[in-house]
Amino acid sequence: MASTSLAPTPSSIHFSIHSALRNEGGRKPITQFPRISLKWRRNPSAAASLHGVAGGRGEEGGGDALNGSNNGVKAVELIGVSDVTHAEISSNDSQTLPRPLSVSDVANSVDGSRLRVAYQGLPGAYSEAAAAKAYPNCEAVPCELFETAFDAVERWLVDRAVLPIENSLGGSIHRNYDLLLRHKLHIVGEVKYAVRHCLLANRGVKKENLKRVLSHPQALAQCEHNLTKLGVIREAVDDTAGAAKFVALNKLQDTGAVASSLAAEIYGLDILARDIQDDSDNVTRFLMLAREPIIPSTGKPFKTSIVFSLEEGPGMLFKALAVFAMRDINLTKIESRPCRKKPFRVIDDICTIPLKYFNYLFYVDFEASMADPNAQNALRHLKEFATFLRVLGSYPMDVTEA
Ligand SMILES: O=C(O)C(=O)C[C@]1(C(=O)O)C=C[C@@H](O)C=C1
Repeated sequence: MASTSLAPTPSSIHFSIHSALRNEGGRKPITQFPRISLKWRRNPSAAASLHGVAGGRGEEGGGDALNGSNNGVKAVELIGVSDVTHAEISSNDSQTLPRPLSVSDVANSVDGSRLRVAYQGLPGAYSEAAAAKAYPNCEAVPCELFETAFDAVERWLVDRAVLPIENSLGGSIHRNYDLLLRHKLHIVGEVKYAVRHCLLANRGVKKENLKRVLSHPQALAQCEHNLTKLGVIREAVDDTAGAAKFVALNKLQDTGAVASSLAAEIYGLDILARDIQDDSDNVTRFLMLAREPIIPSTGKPFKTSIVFSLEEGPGMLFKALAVFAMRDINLTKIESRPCRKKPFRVIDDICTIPLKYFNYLFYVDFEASMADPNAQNALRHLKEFATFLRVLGSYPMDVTEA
């Protein structure tokens, strides 16, 4: 039996992962603002020079992605330089002064290079890989929570967020549905990522030694059958890579992690088994989020995501979905969530006691662009009887192989 120090309790896991990170001095996920904005600079000396100017950085951040090869560091270092007269500028200074944007800067930013993209989890998480797939050459910025990633975009600390919304085996990531509504970001794209889980453990540990396995709840759900066969206790943590790191840092001998092969490499764990998800075809769909919507077009396959609520009554949802069916618009997803702001509606009936109905929000994805008059008419029609309607984004469909 492992001693207590080798087998921390689940409640200590979250704290331990992050305090361990702090001690280690590695790339730390975003936790709170503005402290975090200084931590993900690639150039350590430039990062050090930024201490104390994080607030200003937040306001300046929007232009940074386009402002040279240092991922925005230059722009902040130069706060106050405008007071210097021309006579004081030496030839050395001219190398540090901001240079005008070139055509290639702007062109590169379009394909995603140098964008800072927030994801939830630690390096080695699937979300990091999805961010890289969505925005090749981006700087992926780890965040502790989904909410932190939303905040980071809203406060201009990063340019985009890439967050999971549903998985082919585990289903919807409800938290992100709720956050989409609570925040004002726009869906600007989607990316599908094939998730291949591995069973990881410290060197020398065998499958038979494992008494418990840590991972993200979605990952545990995706490996349900295989973990049951293994006969281990499952414990949920914030992300798969965090689970791997925790097992490694605590040198656990009776605990494994379900995570990616990249996480094994990063945290120095052995791979005891590959492809332990219950179906080899295990795909997670991620949303790409930005402060501004993209201008929808009709030239390529587009998807639109909306959220609405309806009056209580027979056939209301049928009526809502019919606005799409009658225009031959294909629905790809429907999800209902509790309406947290107003969870109930009370209907007074003179014959009986008042009835308390649950209030729902319906999230629907359909295959059409908002530039298409057919889709515009469908939403105009829906608005006639919906009590609330918001377009979350109209964006190109990911038609690539996951
Ligand atoms: O923990 C991770 O590695 C994540 O990226 C999170 C997450 C999720 O939230 O669904 C992403 C993809 C997989 O479906 C499993 C976990």
